[in-house]
Amino acid sequence: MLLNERQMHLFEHWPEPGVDDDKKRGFFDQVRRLNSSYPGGLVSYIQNAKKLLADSKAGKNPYDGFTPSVPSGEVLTFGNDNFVSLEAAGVKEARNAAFVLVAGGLGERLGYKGIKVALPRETTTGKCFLQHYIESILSLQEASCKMVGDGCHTKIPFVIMTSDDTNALTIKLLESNSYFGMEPSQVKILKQEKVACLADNDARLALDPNDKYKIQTKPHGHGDVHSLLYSSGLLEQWKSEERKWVLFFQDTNGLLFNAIPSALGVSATKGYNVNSLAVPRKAKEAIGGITKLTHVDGRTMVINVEYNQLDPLLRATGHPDGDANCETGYSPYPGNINQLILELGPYIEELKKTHGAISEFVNPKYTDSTKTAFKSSTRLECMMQDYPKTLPPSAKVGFTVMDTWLAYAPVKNNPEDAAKVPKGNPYHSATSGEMAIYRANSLILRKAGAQIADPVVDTFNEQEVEVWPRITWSPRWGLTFKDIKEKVRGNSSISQRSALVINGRNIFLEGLLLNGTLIVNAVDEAEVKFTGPVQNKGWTIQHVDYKDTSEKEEIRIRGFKFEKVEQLEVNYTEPGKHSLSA
Ligand SMILES: O=c1ccn([C@@H]2O[C@H](COP(=O)(O)OP(=O)(O)O[C@H]3O[C@H](CO)[C@H](O)[C@H](O)[C@H]3O)[C@@H](O)[C@H]2O)c(=O)[nH]1
Repeated sequence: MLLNERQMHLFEHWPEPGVDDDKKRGFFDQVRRLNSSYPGGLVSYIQNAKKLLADSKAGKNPYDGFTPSVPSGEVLTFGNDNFVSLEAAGVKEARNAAFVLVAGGLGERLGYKGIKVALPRETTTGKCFLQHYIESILSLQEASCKMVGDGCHTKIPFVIMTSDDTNALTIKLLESNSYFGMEPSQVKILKQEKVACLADNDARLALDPNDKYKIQTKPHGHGDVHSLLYSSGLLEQWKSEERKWVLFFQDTNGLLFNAIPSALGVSATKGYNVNSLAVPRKAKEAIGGITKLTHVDGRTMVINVEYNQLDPLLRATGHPDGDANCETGYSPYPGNINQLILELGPYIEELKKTHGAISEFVNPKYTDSTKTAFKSSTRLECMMQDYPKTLPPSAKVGFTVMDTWLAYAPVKNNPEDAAKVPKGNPYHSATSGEMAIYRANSLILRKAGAQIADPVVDTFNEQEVEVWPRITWSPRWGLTFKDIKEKVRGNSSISQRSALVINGRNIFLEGLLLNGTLIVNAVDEAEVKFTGPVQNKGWTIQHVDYKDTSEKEEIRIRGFKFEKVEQLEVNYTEPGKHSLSA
């Protein structure tokens, strides 16, 4: 097969039989793996590569014949009646959902040496992203089941896509923390394989520079999730369990679950086959733009145009300023945050046709303008949000826009690069990712009627951010706005220098006046009321320089740590009614 595909160079340097036979066998083992993990096998891979490399050399625009325009979608306002009723609809549907986290990426831009899902989402509690995601799914499971009564024992499946770069550490994180309370059988790990690298425009496979019996490989992208789900058999199993929705999400968005209930509510009430979550997008921000594309032949689709392609597409279609903000101060194209909600039935039908193959692209870096040689080997890549590209025009493809403060704060950039982000654009750093949690929680409590002090502006790792009171809660305390509103009563207030950790279900703020640090832990059956002042020296914020290697990497990349001077920590381990008042 390789010889038919003109890959004889792979064997040219092979010595006679009897020499290096084990290594030669190892070579074929790898070929077998590469062949079986790509839809259509290596022959398809090589042929697809030849075509895409030829298009790239010819400078062919992948959007040739398409004109972009701004699509219309659902725009939600946090906390209004519509939002609250969509959240209720979403929680009800959640028991019919399955969650899929794509976590195979190395996070090269962040440069963190561990896996990103093990990073603290915030350092007030130190809980990592994976713990927060699992606790959020478990809370949804419980709340959703409650809505249908006693007969419901559903366990929401949770799939994590890993890669060789993240697999072992992800499993270790889960196992050493008892799956953060989830039943191990609820979690499925699907590991994506890398794909063969391409050495030239003829799609000759590249050999590993360190091992001539190995084909060099690189990641194929998050789009692999669709073929992996298809071949795993999980989709059919979910269908037989009468599940209806598959929700995809990424490794480091600590705000995501603020948006899940209402977005799922939109999918359910609008009957969307595909629903992408979006936020207002700043021009040139590194998130794709959701765009309506109309072809000269009349076809239209609503699709993510990736951030590096939006500017050239706009310039080529009569927008000389390219990717620019409009009078609102934002790009007119909503920003894709890659949280996708797919309706399971139509998803399975589509994958039966495609076997999960997703439209691919190639991005070679040429040595010069003749485009005959590459600076380094390249490979085909694919993105999970390109799934709708193959759908028929009858498919119901929509999107839901929410405020950035509520729904999106990823951790992607290292401190040095974050500091260079143009002023007014989001940093997408560990610093901004954590501060965004406090900001969102403060704004949510304000909307629920509490008085939350204004933020102060401070600079960490050369990034200017708003520092709000450090308020966090476990998902079982506040899954939806309605839950939170019911637990914030009376005239509660929280000062700027305060930190509040709520870890329990039935904790009520009824005129709490917090000026310091308060940590509350309570079992579900304990009902705890807080009234009156809580005052102590609290936790102060210390600046940390990212180059200071005496600090842990998790701390250095955010540029601050807490000095825990004084706090009030209360634990309620017994059922019953309790109150704490000064
Ligand atoms: O081979 C891969 C590559 C990435 N990932 C995972 O895919 C997710 C996204 O990866 P990146 O954070 O590197 O993605 P980008 O920032 O390049 O962009 C993506 O996320 C943005 C929002 O965060 C926009 O939505 C954009 O359109 C979308 O392509 C991560 O969870 C990552 O772990 C994999 O699982 N396998």
